[in-house]
Amino acid sequence: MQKIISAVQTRLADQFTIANEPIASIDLMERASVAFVSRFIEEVPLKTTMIAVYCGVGNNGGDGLAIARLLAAKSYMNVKVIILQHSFKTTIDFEENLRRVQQLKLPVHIFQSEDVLPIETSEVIIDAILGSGLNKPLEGSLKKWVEQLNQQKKHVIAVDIPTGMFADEPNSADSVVVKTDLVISFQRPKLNFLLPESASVIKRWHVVDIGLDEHFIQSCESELALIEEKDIQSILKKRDNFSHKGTYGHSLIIAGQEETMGAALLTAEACLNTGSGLTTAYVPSLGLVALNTRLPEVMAAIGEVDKIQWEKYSAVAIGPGLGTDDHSIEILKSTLKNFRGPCVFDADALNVLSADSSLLDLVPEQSVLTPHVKEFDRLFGAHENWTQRVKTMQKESTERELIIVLKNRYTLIASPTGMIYFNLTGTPAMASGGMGDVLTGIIVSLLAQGYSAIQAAMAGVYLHGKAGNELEELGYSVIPASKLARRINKTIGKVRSTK
Ligand SMILES: NC(=O)C1=CN([C@@H]2O[C@H](COP(=O)(O)OP(=O)(O)OC[C@H]3O[C@@H](n4cnc5c(N)ncnc54)[C@H](O)[C@@H]3O)[C@@H](O)[C@H]2O)[C@H](O)CC1
Ligand SMILES: [K+]
Repeated sequence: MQKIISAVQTRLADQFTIANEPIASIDLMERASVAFVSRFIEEVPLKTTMIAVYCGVGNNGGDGLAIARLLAAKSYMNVKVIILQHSFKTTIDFEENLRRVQQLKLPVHIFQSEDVLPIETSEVIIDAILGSGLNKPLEGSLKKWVEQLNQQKKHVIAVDIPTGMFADEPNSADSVVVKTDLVISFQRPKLNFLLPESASVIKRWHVVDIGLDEHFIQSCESELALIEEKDIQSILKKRDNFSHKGTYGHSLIIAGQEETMGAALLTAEACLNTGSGLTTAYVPSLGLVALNTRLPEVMAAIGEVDKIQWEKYSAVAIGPGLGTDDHSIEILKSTLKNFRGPCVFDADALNVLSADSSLLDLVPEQSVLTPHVKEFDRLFGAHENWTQRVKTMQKESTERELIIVLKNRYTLIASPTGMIYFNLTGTPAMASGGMGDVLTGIIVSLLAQGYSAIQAAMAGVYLHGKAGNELEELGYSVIPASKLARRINKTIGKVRSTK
């Protein structure tokens, strides 16, 4: 688990590293710049590329100057430096790197406030104007310069963070930020990279290790963390030699209607392939043929709700394609009343819960809720931005003792402990119908196998995304959910075997 830290904590980690490694501040800047350049070279391998490094006068600008010098040393032939003198308060390391650049005789152009920038002729712009030191939205000449850069539609690569973007506070929709193709960021992704509002200014981001003290970072107080593969490896158990189907639980999937039987099939297929010992699907009788034909391993439960033998099941998933009619409400109420084991609430189950908050209050502690953003807002009210949603998740999850999985490009998982975990696996190629049903199937399967609710949510989300990454690598530009439901089996095997 990697802690996500704030801009303030990053500065402290910076100071701690300088004092305790020990390393001179200018050498830490050099190390950061070397790390940036090694990733930059992969992005822009052609040494004849015309590159303009736009620098501010703080340490982000200092990085920019060091990067310009390092690129020249790597035989990039057309590197020039533009300094935007937005202030006369320069940092010591900026000054030192300016001196080093001037010794090299790289072209350096300095612009003062009120100066008009000429049209940029370089193909690539490195944005080192402002970094994590941003203390207010851009205004005045800085704002004007950045607007002008944005109009030129160049290939823009930012150092650490796009100029004008706050790392961890909400950025107002009308603030001006450098629009980037890639951000090469130091040590940790910033919180805002992980929230969807960043999409308008960041196409891709990549983190490079600059050797800040990891022990210090991990000891920072933060309720935000990134899930790593090793966390999932430590959760996943081996299947024992003398184990049998009874060892791995019995999942019940309550899903599907006449027109949405596919949702039930996808959930059941994913559940089966994630290793539930037995899987039963409670579906409408008209779905029987489809179920038996497609998934012979899955059993069916049909008929009256009050005939369900709840005690047979180790875990229940309810909601995919279920509808919100009276019958669905009845099944949901019956589940809340009768089932005592772990439960996943998804899709229409969440819609029914949103419509009746007294039902939401009955959801047992340690249940897993898997809303997408619209379902989340229906459940917990409208939100103006994702920062607010993160706060709401934290509050609802701790107060209700629930695990809330807010599905997104970087899915967030709120634990009743107050922690929010971000998952980085997955790909936009997974943005297709039925993907959520598959996730529900994976999570219920893990619950049935005896994993705790938070373990099942974290492992489920991670493995779901990882299966998507693997399929994308195999050439799928869009991934059908059924493909992923079958792939998950292999993904689990691989993650477990690299223990
Ligand atoms: N974190 C690390 O370990 C390392 C970080 N490096 C780089 O340093 C920057 C942060 O540098 P800092 O000097 O603190 O701030 P900036 O360069 O981002 O900003 C400079 C300066 O500008 C002023 N300012 C802030 N906001 C505005 C504004 N809206 N308008 C005008 N002026 C503004 C303010 O005074 C700032 O102090 C980090 O991102 C990394 O790139 C190191 O090089 C390596 C170690
Ligand atoms: K920057």
